[in-house]
Amino acid sequence: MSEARWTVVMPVKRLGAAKSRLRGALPGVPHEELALALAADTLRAARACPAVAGVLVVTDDARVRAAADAAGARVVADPAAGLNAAFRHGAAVAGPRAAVAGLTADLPALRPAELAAALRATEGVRGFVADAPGGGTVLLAAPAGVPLAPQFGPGSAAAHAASGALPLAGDWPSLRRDVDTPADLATAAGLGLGPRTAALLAGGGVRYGAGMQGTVATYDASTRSGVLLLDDGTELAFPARAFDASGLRLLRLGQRVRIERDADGEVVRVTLPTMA
Ligand SMILES: Nc1nc2c(ncn2[C@@H]2O[C@H](COP(=O)(O)OP(=O)(O)OP(=O)(O)O)[C@@H](O)[C@H]2O)c(=O)[nH]1
Ligand SMILES: C=C(OP(=O)(O)O)C(=O)O
Repeated sequence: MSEARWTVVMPVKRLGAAKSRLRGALPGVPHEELALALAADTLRAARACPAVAGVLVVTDDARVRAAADAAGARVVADPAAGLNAAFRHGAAVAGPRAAVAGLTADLPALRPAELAAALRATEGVRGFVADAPGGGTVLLAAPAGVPLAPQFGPGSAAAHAASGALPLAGDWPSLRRDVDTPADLATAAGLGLGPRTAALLAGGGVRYGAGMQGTVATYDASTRSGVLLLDDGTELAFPARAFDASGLRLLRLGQRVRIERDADGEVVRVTLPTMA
């Protein structure tokens, strides 16, 4: 039997409402372009996965529909009753004979080989892959004849485990890297982004993360380096050259700063939010 036997169900929200925590992450890039790029790169990787027979995109967004058509995915309408209803609808359309893998559409670094490995690991049982922080879910897969029974939403990893799904323990960083915040986008960029998202980060001379802000957690004047605390609680070290590029003479603890990073997530410049 061919390995390509999974139907991936991928819900995508209307782009204007999707990925709200990322709004403004890339100055100069319309939010809908970023939301579309994340979904398009996830879709591309799923289509390229040798374990995947087809992708079913559940959406009401015209641009997502067009991108899915172009990528050779099937599109079905969103029942407009939330994420779990969208997954259930996709699974129902796939039919009782399909092995269904529900995948979130915010995995722009996804490597087809990692998705294939996770689907292999779930062989014969209903299983899920938690996101990198551990609380959320990026993939929920059920063999043919077993209901998907999605429980996505806050705390979904625990909910899926409690529902009897097997937590899959593989080392799949690109699969686990869902992008909810600007810091997630920087981490995904470090893993290597799909082409649509990478183009947005590189395009228009916009430096990745130019809109990101945080506060100074530590600063050592003798090395001109320190640690920044991002608004989502993540800590980020900055080297002397990022301080040197700021034009500032010193940084104070607790000072609010704007942070510019390159595509690898390295801090290249720290400035005051009021500076151009
Ligand atoms: N079709 C459909 N997709 C959804 C719905 N809610 C969430 N999604 C998709 O599910 C995936 C994971 O959801 P979240 O990470 O919460 O994304 P989000 O709701 O777009 O982002 P936030 O606004 O930042 O919470 C994303 O790819 C969304 O596009 C829904 O009601 N319908
Ligand atoms: C959608 C989910 O989480 P997040 O919004 O954190 O990606 C989830 O884990 O079900």
